Amino acid sequence: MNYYTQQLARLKATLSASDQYSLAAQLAQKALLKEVCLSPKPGLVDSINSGAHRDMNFDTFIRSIDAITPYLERFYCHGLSASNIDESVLLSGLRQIGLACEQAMFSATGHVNTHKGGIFAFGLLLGAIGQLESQQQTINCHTICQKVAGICRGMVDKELIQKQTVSTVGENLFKKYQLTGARGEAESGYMTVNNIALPAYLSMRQQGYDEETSLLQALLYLLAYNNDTNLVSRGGMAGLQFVQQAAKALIDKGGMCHHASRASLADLDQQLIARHLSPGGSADLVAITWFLAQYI
Ligand SMILES: CC(C)(COP(=O)(O)OP(=O)(O)OC[C@H]1O[C@@H](n2cnc3c(N)ncnc32)[C@H](O[C@H]2O[C@H](COP(=O)(O)OP(=O)(O)OP(=O)(O)O)[C@@H](O)[C@H]2O)[C@@H]1O)[C@@H](O)C(=O)NCCC(=O)NCCS
Ligand SMILES: Nc1ncnc2[nH]cnc12
Repeated sequence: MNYYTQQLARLKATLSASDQYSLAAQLAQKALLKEVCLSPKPGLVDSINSGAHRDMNFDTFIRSIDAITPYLERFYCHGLSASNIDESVLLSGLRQIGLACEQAMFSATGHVNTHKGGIFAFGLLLGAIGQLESQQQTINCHTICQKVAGICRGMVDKELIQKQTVSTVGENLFKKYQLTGARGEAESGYMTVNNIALPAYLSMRQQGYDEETSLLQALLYLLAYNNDTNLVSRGGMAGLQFVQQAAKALIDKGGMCHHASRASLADLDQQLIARHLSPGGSADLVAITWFLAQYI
């Protein structure tokens, strides 16, 4: 067992024993783990380096996932208890759990934002699965995303378009560039994942590529097409355009099917680090891609 595998096994052993959790919560924890372990990810924390981050590393993410895991089960159970609750009311209950989860994350990471967007996304996905189960509905990728869209219906209008004050990165970027970020993606029912990342991942799997290469292909497509507010908050629209154009150029050369693909990703990693660019939103969507692939 090489050092990296030993390191991962040691860190995984510190994670909360997840055997008492629902399958959905265990899959969500696994999705977060698979995302941070996926390497090489341009600009992002992975098993090789910390990308464009000076305030967090691989261990920070493992500690964050360990802190978040109990709340994944709470999101699911909240949905399970909400069979007769309107979807809009479900959101406020999930948000209360989400805010507590954010605090647990910040306590575990020394107040570094590792998974704020990931907590938002998996809070919605797990709450959706719980409510579908309580209503004895079919549970698959389509019904989960449809339920999330229902829970978030009107969120962009209420929390971005109608909002007069600006208190977060996302709200500021909406005012400046009309980017809807994590809220828009959720209210769309994870359209970028369903229309771009998941097809890219599944196509690679169907061609016989391994899971890691297929997830890197999904990441490449997300870098090319996702309007990641993290990139804009760090490098403006020029930063987002730089990453999207670079990713599209790699896709045009065959993406992860090209024999030099990993070397090209490592080179792009160095370019993003030099520019202090980190596509954190796309990292979250990779985790969501793997998670939803379990429900195809
Ligand atoms: C609803 C919120 C997500 C609102 O947060 P905000 O108003 O800030 O909205 P966004 O900017 O739109 O998104 C926040 C995070 O979502 C991720 N994200 C960004 N773009 C997208 C996208 N197009 N699709 C999906 N997800 C997206 C991203 O999160 C990841 O990156 C963060 C780490 O990167 P980093 O650069 O380090 O971030 P910072 O520390 O902020 O920058 P530096 O200081 O280091 O330079 C990490 O969060 C990843 O998850 C965006 O950051 C939500 O926050 C909210 O309102 N919460 C309240 C309670 C709640 O709803 N909880 C959940 C229960 S349902
Ligand atoms: N691996 C990662 N590196 C940096 N930001 C992230 N946000 C979510 N996953 C991330």
